[in-house]
Amino acid sequence: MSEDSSDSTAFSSPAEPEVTSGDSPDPSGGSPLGMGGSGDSDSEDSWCDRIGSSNEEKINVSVRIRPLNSKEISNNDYPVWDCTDLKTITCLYTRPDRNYPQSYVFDRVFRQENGTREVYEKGAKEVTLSALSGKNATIFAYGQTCSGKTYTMNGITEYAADDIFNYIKQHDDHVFLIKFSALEIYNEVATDLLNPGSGPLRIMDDPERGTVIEKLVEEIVKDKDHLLSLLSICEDHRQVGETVMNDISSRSHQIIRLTIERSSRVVCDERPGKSLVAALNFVDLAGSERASLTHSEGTTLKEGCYINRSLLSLSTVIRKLSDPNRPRSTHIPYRESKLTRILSNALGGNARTAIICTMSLSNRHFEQTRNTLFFASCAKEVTTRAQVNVVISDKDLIKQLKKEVALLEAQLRRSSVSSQNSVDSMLMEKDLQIRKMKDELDKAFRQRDSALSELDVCRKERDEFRRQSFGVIHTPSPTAAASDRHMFGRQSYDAQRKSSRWKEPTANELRQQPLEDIKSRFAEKQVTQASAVLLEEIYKLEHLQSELAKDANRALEVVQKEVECLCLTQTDMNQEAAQSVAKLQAEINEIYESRVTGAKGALSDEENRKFCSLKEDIQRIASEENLRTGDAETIQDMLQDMRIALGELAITSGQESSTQNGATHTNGEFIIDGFTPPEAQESIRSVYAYVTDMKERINKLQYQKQLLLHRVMDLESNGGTVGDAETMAITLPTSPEKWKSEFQTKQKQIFELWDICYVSIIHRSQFYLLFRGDPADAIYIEVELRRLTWLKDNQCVTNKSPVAFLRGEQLSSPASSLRALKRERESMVRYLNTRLSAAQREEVYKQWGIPLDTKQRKMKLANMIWTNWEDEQHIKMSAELVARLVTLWNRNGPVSKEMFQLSFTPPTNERSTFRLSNLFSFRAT
Ligand SMILES: Nc1ncnc2c1ncn2[C@@H]1O[C@H](COP(=O)(O)OP(=O)(O)OP(=O)(O)O)[C@@H](O)[C@H]1O
Repeated sequence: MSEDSSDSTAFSSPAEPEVTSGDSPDPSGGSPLGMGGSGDSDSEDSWCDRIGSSNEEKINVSVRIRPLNSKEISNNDYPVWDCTDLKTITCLYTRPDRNYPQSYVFDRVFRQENGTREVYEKGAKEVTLSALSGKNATIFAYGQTCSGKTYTMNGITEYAADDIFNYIKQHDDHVFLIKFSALEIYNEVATDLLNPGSGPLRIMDDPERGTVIEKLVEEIVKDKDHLLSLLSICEDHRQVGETVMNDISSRSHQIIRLTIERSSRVVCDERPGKSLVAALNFVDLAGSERASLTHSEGTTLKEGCYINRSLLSLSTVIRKLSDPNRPRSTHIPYRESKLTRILSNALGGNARTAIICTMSLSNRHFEQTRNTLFFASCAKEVTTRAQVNVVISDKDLIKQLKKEVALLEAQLRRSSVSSQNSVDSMLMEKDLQIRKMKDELDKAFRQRDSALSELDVCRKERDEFRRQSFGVIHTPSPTAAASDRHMFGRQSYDAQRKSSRWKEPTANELRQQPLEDIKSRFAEKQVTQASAVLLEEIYKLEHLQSELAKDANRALEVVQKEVECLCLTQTDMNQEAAQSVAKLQAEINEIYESRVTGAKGALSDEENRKFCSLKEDIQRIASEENLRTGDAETIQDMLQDMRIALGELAITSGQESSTQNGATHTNGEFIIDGFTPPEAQESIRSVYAYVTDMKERINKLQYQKQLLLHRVMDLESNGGTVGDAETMAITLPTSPEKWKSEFQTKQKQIFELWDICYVSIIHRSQFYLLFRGDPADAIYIEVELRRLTWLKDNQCVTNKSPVAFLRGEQLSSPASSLRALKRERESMVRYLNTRLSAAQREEVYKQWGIPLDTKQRKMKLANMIWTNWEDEQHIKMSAELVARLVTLWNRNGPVSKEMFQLSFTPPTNERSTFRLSNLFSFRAT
């Protein structure tokens, strides 16, 4: 006998495999050489597939009947059991015990005539050879003494050895390692049968390996003969004794263990270095015995007691395990005996188990046999779960770990290389971006510097120009000085620049600002060459305009001085008006009296109504408040109207009104009629003609300037190409027919835009009445259209011109424009009251379809003006009414075009002290 050099190898009950994985059922259903017939056909793939699989199954229990031996025959024993079929054994007693069944059914019942080979083949082979595919397997024999356990197990072990070595021979693609160990439990002491001198073996529990027998010798089995020799050694060492029932009675429980390791010669990439390992146990139990039958005493009795006690433990374990209703937590008393402790795995754990119960038919052993059958019945219900045990040897484990480490290192290298590459490429990309941004930034800086230097040059030129052109600041006349808004464009522009609202940034300040900010300052942003040229043109025009305005103002000053000397002051005018009122009142009364008492008889209703109306009006005008605070000019207007009406009444009465002696109201110069001394009239007329001419020229210049400014803005908004400027240029009509339709279209557009932009209704009326479609008006129409379009597009709903925007003036909001429009309508209400007689108002109400009994009809009328831009008739009525109310035209018709000022701001409601100043003042836009 050779001993394994390592005594650390333990005889263990492999409760758990050293390394296992998975628990799926074994698809083969059992041993590769099992009765299922699948064993020989297992391939490498199926072998690998079964790794880690498990199969829950009941213990295979069969019963082997021993024939009556010579003693039993001689004793006239008779059979009390009968094997009714291959699986059933029946008690032949007619009075069966109520506590025991009459028949027992097992996996297989072997008759007396069945040989051990058959018992092995049918009852143990499948389980036995499971060990070759990595599943623990246990075959043990249970029965009373002298029932044939040793006889059966010896045969089974040998047959198993045959099959195992045959299998190994057939599977030379695998390497098998078989280790042999054996122990016996005698009187509850475990002894190594290969090394019985080693003393009692210690049974230990290992959390990983299960029950371990310390220092148990394991012998590597070289071949079958070696195995048989080892078995022989164990037999020699086993405790036996002669009993009354058995000449060679086994007095101990013997456990022969073959540990089979299997590994593939073919390296499986997925599972390199893995092996299957299983323990195959052949257990020959000592037989239960009844002292009364065995007549044992002394040592034999003691042995019998130990045997019975350990078998009782085994029975208890089996009985508990077989209880189908037992809770999972039920305690299984494996530790009550060394036998159950060592066999714990085989009795309900990771193993396939086959029990062969041996029995005699003799009536003499009926009770013992019945107990055996009862035990067998319980064992039949016990379930085990065998797993394929996979282990990795230390060598293979190291090899595999090394391989994995190499793999991981390679991955790490690859990932670090790739990440380094990606970092490098990212850095390169970023570098590229930074370089690109730097270039762009440099370019932007260069552009900015170039623009700033251009701007500086422009500024210098402009300042030089300004110094040369406006070195002497125009001192406005007392009248003109009363209203700063009447200053000329350049002066106004300069004044605004000096104001706190708008401060021109210095070049240094501009350098501090972001480019976008600079760009947003339209007035200050870098302009294109074309824009610069156009702006220069504008400056020149402004200069010319300024010169002309100077001339006009000088003329104005002359006439003003003259008028100041000759004309009445406001107080005088009011006094004069009061006198006129009194005079007219007396005249009305006089005419009325003469009409009432005259030859023509009673007044008609119409005449009476007119007289009453005149009286009411004159009384209203004559009221102290009116004369004190009212506008003398308006009063004079009204008085003139009344004189006309009175004249008509006087004519009808045959009288001649004293008011009809002057032709002032028909000479078309209402402005110098009535209150202007005759000696001043001629001078005023000549000055007026001169000023009118000046204004006309200035207005033309203003329009040219407007056009240029629009072109500048178009250039800026369209990228500033000359081509754009040309495209945006205003083309004058080529033919009258073409212009007619063009005019109508553009006029409609202007009407709509006026409405959208809340443009002053006075401006609308002026424009409408002045520009009626003359081809020469094309420039005015175009400018108005562009101005309004610009306002709309820039959402600057304002009456201010784009020029104001260019100068950085605060633009009014739509809300403020709407408020201004509302104020204008309110002023129309006042004008309706003061500038139209009651009769004229009635006439207007009728014209506008407003019933005379309508409350607040003046306000209603004012609110109707210029509200329907699509209705030509409505537009015409609106314009004429506004013109009438604000005296946009004289007695002969609308004011001339030169009187129209394109200020685009509604006229103020303030009345100057002298009307001529209003007439001559004009503002540059
Ligand atoms: N099936 C059988 N056919 C013929 N002889 C048998 C059979 N079974 C057992 N015997 C014989 O019966 C005797 C007792 O057998 P064996 O020793 O195997 O019984 P045992 O159950 O092991 O007894 P013990 O428990 O006392 O060891 C032996 O002489 C044996 O040859």
